[in-house]
Amino acid sequence: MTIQWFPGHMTRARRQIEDKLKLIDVVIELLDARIPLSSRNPMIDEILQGKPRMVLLNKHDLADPHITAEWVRYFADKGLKALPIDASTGSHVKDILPRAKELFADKIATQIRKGINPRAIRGLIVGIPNVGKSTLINQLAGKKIAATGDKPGITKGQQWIKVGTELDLLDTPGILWPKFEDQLVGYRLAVTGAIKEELLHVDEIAFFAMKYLIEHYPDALKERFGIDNLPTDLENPNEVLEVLEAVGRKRGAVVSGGRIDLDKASLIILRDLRAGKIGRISLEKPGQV
Ligand SMILES: Nc1nc2c(ncn2[C@@H]2O[C@H](COP(=O)(O)OP(=O)(O)OP(=O)(O)O)[C@@H](O)[C@H]2O)c(=O)[nH]1
Repeated sequence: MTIQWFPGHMTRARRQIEDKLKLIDVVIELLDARIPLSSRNPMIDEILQGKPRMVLLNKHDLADPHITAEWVRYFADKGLKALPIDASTGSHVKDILPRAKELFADKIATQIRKGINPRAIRGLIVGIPNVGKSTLINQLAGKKIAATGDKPGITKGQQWIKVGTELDLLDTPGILWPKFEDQLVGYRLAVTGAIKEELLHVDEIAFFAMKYLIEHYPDALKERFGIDNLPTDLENPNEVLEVLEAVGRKRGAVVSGGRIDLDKASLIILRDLRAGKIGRISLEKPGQV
């Protein structure tokens, strides 16, 4: 469920994450591969206070693979290794454990040298609503899901999920809030479905998406909706609107008198986009933001 964030929510969410941080070794930061920056909490560095972390670019199956590769390089330049994953099918999810072990390689080696059996690494998944946290937890837990129960000294009620013998995950993720203030970020979040449609009107979101598709993915757009010609003057809103209407016409979003039901046409385009039916689409590139 998407929540509308108010300062009170943010403070509570932050406090909850800070409480959980005390229990864990590594933060697994989940971002949406289609909008890695817009789906990132703007205060994340401050909140994590230097805790080791890894970045996962989820919904990789829906994102443009070339652009995701650019994002991986972008994060690498910032000293963060980002792994593209698809939590819904489990693709590349197996790379998470080796990455966690890599982060603790020195510590583990020291423990082994001292004859201590290294304990499982404790991880916490964090991310904004709808980014795929629960899906990833379920995927990691797999069939062999086993909560290890409350451990001494650990906050009551927190359950651990065993991912093999080497990783324990907190069963409830840390919920972060996205940054709404920037209008462009708001639109990108709305297009991916991370924020409620009521916050922005559906035809505004679809208009934004359509303009972006015409500019960046014209061939995929033409093919999906059987459109022959796309406008060249994107600064003219009427031209963009005409494409939206053409989609509505093709898909039967017509009301009496042959008028196009714009809301219906908007929902069609957004549903197709979110389901990956137009193709693998990324909505932001490192150079653009
Ligand atoms: N295509 C695709 N869909 C995904 C992927 N991961 C999650 N989803 C879908 O994204 C939606 C949200 O996933 P959740 O796991 O509920 O997200 P969440 O972050 O736990 O959401 P909140 O409970 O709102 O915080 C669901 O419809 C999932 O099926 C993925 O890798 N690819």
